[in-house]
Amino acid sequence: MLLNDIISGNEVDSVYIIAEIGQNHQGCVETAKKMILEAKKAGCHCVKFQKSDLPTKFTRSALDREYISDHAWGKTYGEHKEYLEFSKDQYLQLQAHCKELNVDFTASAMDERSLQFLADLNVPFIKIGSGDANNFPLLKKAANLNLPLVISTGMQTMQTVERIVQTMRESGKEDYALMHCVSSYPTDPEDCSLELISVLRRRFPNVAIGYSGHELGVVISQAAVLLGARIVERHFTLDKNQKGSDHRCSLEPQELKALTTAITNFKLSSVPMYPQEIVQKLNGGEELEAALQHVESKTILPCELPCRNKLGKSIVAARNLNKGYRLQLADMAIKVSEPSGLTAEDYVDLVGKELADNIGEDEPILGSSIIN
Ligand SMILES: CC(=O)N[C@H](C=O)[C@@H](O)[C@H](O)[C@H](O)COP(=O)(O)O
Ligand SMILES: C=C(OP(=O)(O)O)C(=O)O
Repeated sequence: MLLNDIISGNEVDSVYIIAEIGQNHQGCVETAKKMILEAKKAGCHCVKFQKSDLPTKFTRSALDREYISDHAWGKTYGEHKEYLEFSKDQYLQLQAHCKELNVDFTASAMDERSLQFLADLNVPFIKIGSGDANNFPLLKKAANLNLPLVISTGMQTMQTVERIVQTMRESGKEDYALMHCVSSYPTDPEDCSLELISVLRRRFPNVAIGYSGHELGVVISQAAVLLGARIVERHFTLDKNQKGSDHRCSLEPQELKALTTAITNFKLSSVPMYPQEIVQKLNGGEELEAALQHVESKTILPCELPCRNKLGKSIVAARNLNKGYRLQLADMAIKVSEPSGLTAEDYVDLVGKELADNIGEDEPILGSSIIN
């Protein structure tokens, strides 16, 4: 099945399933190849990786900070990320492997250079992860490529989602999907806020809606499909007990197989089920009921703050800037910064603002850096 059929609405009763290998390959191409094979055997349509150009995605100080964690692959966060990043040659090997196995191959573009890297590889679609859902310059560049987009919405408010849709509309982009997502690893059932899938479907009836889940188990993702999600993405691992931040909330091969089989056996229609019907159909207990409880609106949840603090993007100086200078777009870059600065979505609003202090290249622009 093609993602395009889902996005264009030609396949309202099918679901496109993405195995997010992400960085669960432990920096090893052979492991990644094995994971691709297992994901294919489990019935997935696509395997996904994460592509970053480290100095473009992170500031120098974010890369140089010590990474003290049981999941660290290096002493600094930069060394850790470098260890997990694949080269172009490795990407080409993985792409060829996917072609042989007839499974789609793509990655999330975590910065502008990675976006171009993936476009040059001619992937079938580009994923924009939650960390970049408010990175409007990246979204605009992505919308101007001739490739479908899948945009996750974790760590964002409804207002930001509205702005994403407006940005796509202004760019004349129609072939894109929005993923409901909560960026907490693992996400507790009561934070899964599945009702937001229905909210997004009603608010944006012409946009395909999917679910990128980080909860434990497979029932909540099945419920997401019964609520109308037509793309499902789950982290995938060969063994949940391995070192690495994402393994615990990932699905092992037999769980992924159980999820794809259950989804394939659903008789789906364009009319989604009610939460109570879903609980009955899936024999769900308290956890499923918690995931389906009423949600007032899409907000940044407290459980998402650790991820937002670690991987949310800030506005930083693209070059050394002097006190008294008035900011132009080219003076600013959007990166993961340590410490963080003004949030990525303030980017355009800062044009013309006067600086209260000197700011060095790669340093964050703060509220206090600006004279109002
Ligand atoms: C928001 C976002 O990018 N989240 C990604 C996708 O879900 C994650 O896979 C992170 O890359 C991962 O959790 C980071 O872990 P560490 O910091 O140990 O490399
Ligand atoms: C961060 C990502 O995904 P999500 O926001 O859907 O978890 C990603 O795909 O890299």
